[in-house]
Amino acid sequence: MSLTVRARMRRAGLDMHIHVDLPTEGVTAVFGRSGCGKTSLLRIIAGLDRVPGAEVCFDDQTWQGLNASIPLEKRRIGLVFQESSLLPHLGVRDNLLYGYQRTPDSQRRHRPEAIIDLLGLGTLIERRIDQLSGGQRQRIALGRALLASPQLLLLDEPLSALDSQSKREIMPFLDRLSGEIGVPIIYVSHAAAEIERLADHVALMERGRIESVEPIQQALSRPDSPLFADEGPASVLMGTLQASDAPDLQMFRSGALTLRLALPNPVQAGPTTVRLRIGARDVSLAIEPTTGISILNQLPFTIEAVHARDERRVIIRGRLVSGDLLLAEVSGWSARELLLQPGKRVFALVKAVSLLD
Ligand SMILES: Nc1ncnc2c1ncn2[C@@H]1O[C@H](COP(=O)(O)OP(=O)(O)OP(=O)(O)O)[C@@H](O)[C@H]1O
Repeated sequence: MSLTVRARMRRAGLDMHIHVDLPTEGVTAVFGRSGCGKTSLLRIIAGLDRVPGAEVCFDDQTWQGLNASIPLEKRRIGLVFQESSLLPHLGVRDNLLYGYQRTPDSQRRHRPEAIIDLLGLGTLIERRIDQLSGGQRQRIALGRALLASPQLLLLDEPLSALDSQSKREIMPFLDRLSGEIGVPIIYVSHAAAEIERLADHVALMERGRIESVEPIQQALSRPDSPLFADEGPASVLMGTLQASDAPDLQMFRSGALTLRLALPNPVQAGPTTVRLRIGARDVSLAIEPTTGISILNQLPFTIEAVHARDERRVIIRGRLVSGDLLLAEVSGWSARELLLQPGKRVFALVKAVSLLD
């Protein structure tokens, strides 16, 4: 399954040249600097902008071809923008049901109660639109889009107008969307934190072109990734949480890899996949396992690449026993002194992790 887009167009100061196959499983984030053409790409996919000669194919359906184009409503796309326009004269319930009631029975995939539950909207259902916070509005907008039973959801910076508290509140709901609803999502954002948390694949966009489409872990394995511009290089591991013998520790497992976590707030253990973020600055390297040290995790680590970040700092990419990639940031001096080079087996000392929840 994929979403193929081919389009060429000139806009003020931008030469858009798109030729891409985007995955249609899970969340595909489109990441790039302001003005690189992300919204323009979504509008082409949705059919809101008609570009002569463009092609848009979703699985076996041609949405736009050389001779034909089908309109937005027939594409069955759910759209949620930065500030979604709910209908102000309707209450929350009627806004939610707006698309549902216009969807033929045979195409309805979700029950309103299930979506209300999924997005935690139960207590808001009797409210007027002007009685909602920004985060609540975005949840209603997501619910309304889902209840129209889309085959593809396009989210254009849905969190960017929200404060950080509202972002934190809405994130778990977004996380559940693709997993529980099974609808593929194209997620435009220039916030690396959202992408680390939500994306399965990342499409990097630059100056009107898609430069790469990769699984999230691969996108994070390049030390010079544009995703790292704000927070510095980091790795994301995916695994499950388990209880440990020590009451104040939890175990994170990914294949043959186990990490001990001292989380500020314990999270329920279980089979649900969680994401663990490890900043490269929080990883040191040692030639041998070290005793008498407070660090909880010393992980066997095979160096794959060494990348000079600047004159003094070096990013080392290595592979863990689980096959996961991990980045470590060390001084250039240490890299020389310890002869850190591809193929060498060392130990990654992980000083801090955060659970992306
Ligand atoms: N309707 C339009 N007519 C002409 N030019 C436009 C139009 N919409 C956008 N542009 C221009 O096209 C370029 C790409 O805009 P677009 O909104 O797609 O970028 P973006 O990556 O989504 O940016 P941002 O992250 O700031 O939302 C910009 O230079 C913009 O000024």
